[in-house]
Amino acid sequence: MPTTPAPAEGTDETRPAESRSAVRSLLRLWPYVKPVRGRLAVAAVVAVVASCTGLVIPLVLKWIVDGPVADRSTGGVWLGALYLLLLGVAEAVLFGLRRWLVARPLAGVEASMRADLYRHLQRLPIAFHDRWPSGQLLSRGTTDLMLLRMFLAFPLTFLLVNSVTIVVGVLIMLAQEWTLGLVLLAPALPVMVVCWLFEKRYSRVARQAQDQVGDLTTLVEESVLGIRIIKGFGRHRSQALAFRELSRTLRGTELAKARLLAAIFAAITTLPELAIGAALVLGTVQVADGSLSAGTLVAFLSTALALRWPVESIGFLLAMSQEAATATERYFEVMDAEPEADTAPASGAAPTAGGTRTSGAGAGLRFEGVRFRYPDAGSDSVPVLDSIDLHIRPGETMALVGGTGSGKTTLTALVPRLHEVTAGRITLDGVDIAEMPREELRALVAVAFEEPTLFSAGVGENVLMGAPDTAGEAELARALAVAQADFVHALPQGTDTQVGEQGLSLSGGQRQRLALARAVVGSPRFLVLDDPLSALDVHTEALVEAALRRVLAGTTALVVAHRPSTVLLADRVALLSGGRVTAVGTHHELLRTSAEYAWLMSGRTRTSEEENR
Ligand SMILES: Nc1ncnc2c1ncn2[C@@H]1O[C@H](COP(=O)(O)OP(=O)(O)OP(=O)(O)O)[C@@H](O)[C@H]1O
Repeated sequence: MPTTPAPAEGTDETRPAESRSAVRSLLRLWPYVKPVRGRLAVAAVVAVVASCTGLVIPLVLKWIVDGPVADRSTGGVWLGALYLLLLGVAEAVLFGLRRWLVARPLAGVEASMRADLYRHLQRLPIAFHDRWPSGQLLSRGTTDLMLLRMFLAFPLTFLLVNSVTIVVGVLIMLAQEWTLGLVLLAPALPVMVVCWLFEKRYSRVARQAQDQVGDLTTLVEESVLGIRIIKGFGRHRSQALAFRELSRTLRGTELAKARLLAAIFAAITTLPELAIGAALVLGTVQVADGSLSAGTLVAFLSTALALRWPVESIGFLLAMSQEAATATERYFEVMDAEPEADTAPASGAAPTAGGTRTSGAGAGLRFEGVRFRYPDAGSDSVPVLDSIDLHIRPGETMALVGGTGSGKTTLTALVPRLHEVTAGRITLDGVDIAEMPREELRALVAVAFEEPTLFSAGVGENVLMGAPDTAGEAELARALAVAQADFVHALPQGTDTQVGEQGLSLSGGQRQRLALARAVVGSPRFLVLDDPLSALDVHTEALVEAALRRVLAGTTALVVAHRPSTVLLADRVALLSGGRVTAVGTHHELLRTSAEYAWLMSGRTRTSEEENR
């Protein structure tokens, strides 16, 4: 009985090797924050002024109690009330101004970080994408960046604002009555210890939760993309079970976060409240003794109460900062991954797209002693490809035939440098592809894979991706004709019809023909096709082949083929067996000389005698 696919989980690489301090992590945001530092600084100053405006209110209260109230002056009380109202309005306006100052620049910071992440993801090697689950990348580009924007908008400013407010408030209280001030300061040390303990534990669960969100995103993405398989095999229950399991784990982590938050809230609220209670008792005794004025006690306690919010908020501000530090770590884990190394153009020797073809021994596509091992494989493992020496002459079409898993797809992926050769070299018209800038290489070489990938765009746009920006309707029509993709004209909006996510609204054969059209639309000098006709019926395949033969006349092509009909497109055939080229010749030559080739082309089951040969 088939088992449910295991939920895709982040690899070791997607987990932190060692966590650095939150401040060190957050400091990495500086290059993004630098352009908006002026606005952020002004906003912080505005917030400090707004917050300190609130601290003037207790002083006005003291003036009201010791002045107009003691003197029974109604007019004085009204004047005091007016001052309080003006202070309140000023505080509100200043906080509003702060918000307005930071909103636009921070949205810009988030957008530029997201753009950099996307650009970087495009430049990372295929080997990176093979290793990283897509959900982990998605969650870094969405949830983590949102956490960072929130951190820059609130905790970054308010940790500063609240610290200044607390210091100013404490100074005011010490100036009012220093003994009571010291009573209120007593919990400071235990609160700091609690915060330190909290930060260490919270950073661990915050990281766990964010990684689990990534795993969950991967599972959802896979389920949505694989919905046909899940339904087809009736696996929706087991898939739902896997989802529930992961979300239960995430729920557990979120609850652990909530418990930690509850503990720090309790400590941060209780300790200062106890101190305020003690100060109230002591202050009342002093007022009764006559050693303290009632107004001073009112001012003192109002200041203490005004400081409650700045102190209590420290808990969640620290939590948000910790989450932001984790988000920064996760963001830079991707950004620190080494992008594909480009290579400086070889001095004038590189051929250019559409340029004149050179002749001679080096011309065409040549593999020289090529060995390849996937980057994850150990250096002592057997290479997937070894000692590949193959010369495809200019204008020649070479079919690549081999058993399943023999390395055909891997070999084709080496030509546009989707993977780098481990040893040896590949040359195009005599120039080592490792010395060509990728952009130039990929303008020369067009590819179509067996599994055609289309994007959520119009049919025409999908095809024209394979051509220079100057290509238009004429090139599109020609490519569609070669690929026998005339079905496009019968679609509701013709070539403007949207193909939907991954082109799943089209049939497999239709997608393959569009991918083929994309490969030929730019009239590339070199064409690499990985079994591009496998999903076509024999009649359509014959039509495509007839058209392709005309196109391939001027193109140097390497075509992976499984069927004799596709092989007949080619001038010569190379047989790949166990990662090595074991025979090269025409179709008929190989049929005569190679038992393996004859067997592969026959479609028969191999006899044990042939098996042993
Ligand atoms: N990304 C990868 N990482 C590690 N090994 C891989 C990777 N892709 C393929 N392989 C391995 O490389 C070998 C060759 O695979 P490849 O896809 O090139 O074979 P193929 O000849 O194209 O097979 P098929 O005809 O079935 O498509 C296989 O053993 C496969 O398991």
